[in-house]
Amino acid sequence: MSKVPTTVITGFLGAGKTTLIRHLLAHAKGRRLALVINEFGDVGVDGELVKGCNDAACPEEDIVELANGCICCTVADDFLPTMQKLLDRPSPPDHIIIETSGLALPKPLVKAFQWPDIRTRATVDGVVALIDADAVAAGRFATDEAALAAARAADPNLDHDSPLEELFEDQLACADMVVLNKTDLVDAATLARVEAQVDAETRPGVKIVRADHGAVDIAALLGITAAAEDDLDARPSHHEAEGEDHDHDDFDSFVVNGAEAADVDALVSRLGELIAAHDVLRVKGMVAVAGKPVRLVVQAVGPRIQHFYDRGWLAGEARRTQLVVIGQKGLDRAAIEAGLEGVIG
Ligand SMILES: Nc1nc2c(ncn2[C@@H]2O[C@H](COP(=O)(O)OP(=O)(O)OP(=O)(O)O)[C@@H](O)[C@H]2O)c(=O)[nH]1
Repeated sequence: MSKVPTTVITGFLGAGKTTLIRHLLAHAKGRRLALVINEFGDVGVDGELVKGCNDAACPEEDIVELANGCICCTVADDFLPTMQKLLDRPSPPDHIIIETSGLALPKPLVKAFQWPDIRTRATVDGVVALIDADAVAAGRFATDEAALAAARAADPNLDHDSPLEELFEDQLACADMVVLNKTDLVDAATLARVEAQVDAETRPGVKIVRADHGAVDIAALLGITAAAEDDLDARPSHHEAEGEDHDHDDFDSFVVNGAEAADVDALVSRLGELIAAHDVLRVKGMVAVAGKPVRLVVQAVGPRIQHFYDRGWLAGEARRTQLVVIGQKGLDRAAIEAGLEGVIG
């Protein structure tokens, strides 16, 4: 019996994983894909966006959402049963795509493919790491040496560098292929610099592909045949070296609930102020706009905010606003909620 190839898509918050998956679905060329989508926040925004594609390559029953935490920490409880269910189907999918949360470490997931019941039926075709070229260029994953020195002075037991940098390095070290995304946001010289930085963190021979909005040839992305579960030792991780399970305790996430936004421009401008003031890493969610029959999707990656109307509110669906906010530990939830109160009702 042939094993079902599985691609693990990793990459920091907002790097473009969902965008790449939407591209894959649109260019599946007859393959039947199943998606496992994992999100850190409590609200399944990515699943909603992918389902919005209505794509024949991936009907809704082939999309499994694992919200509320990182699958790398709940492998036995959530991920393995999900894989078993997909593989037990009378006609299993041609290929399984796993979108990990932006804070997930890919290695524990790949390790799950060594479990006897999975190992005989599925293989990790490849781990693909998405990189936001613009965020790397802005220094988001570089260690702020002054801040690190201050943190170490306050806590001499502090044993790791910036959690963002560690995730960046761990995700790259596990990759079989890197997609250097958001090339539209940086100039050629910056892109070359970022590529060199990324290349320094990857294992020898790992290919780096440049992309704009995740537009990568599906033939290059699927069919790497890496069998990553067989060479885990070649994929070093800070977290194992330090004897820690994960870094999620370094991040905070919460959902801001609201009714309707009266004025979209006011909401976007307030979000921009709050993101800058509190160094928010990621905001995403759906907004009900007063007088509009369609829902507004809001996405922010660092200072960049995008918003668009995706579909009409369905009959029986609550018109409400839900925004997931993610930042580093110590995020001032009360201040952010208070700041949004006036603009999302
Ligand atoms: N300019 C530009 N924006 C992009 C590109 N790729 C994705 N985006 C935008 O970046 C934002 C985040 O993209 P997603 O695909 O949701 O990122 P993600 O990695 O799935 O995010 P998380 O699941 O929260 O970690 C969205 O607003 C996208 O439209 C790109 O190549 N260029």
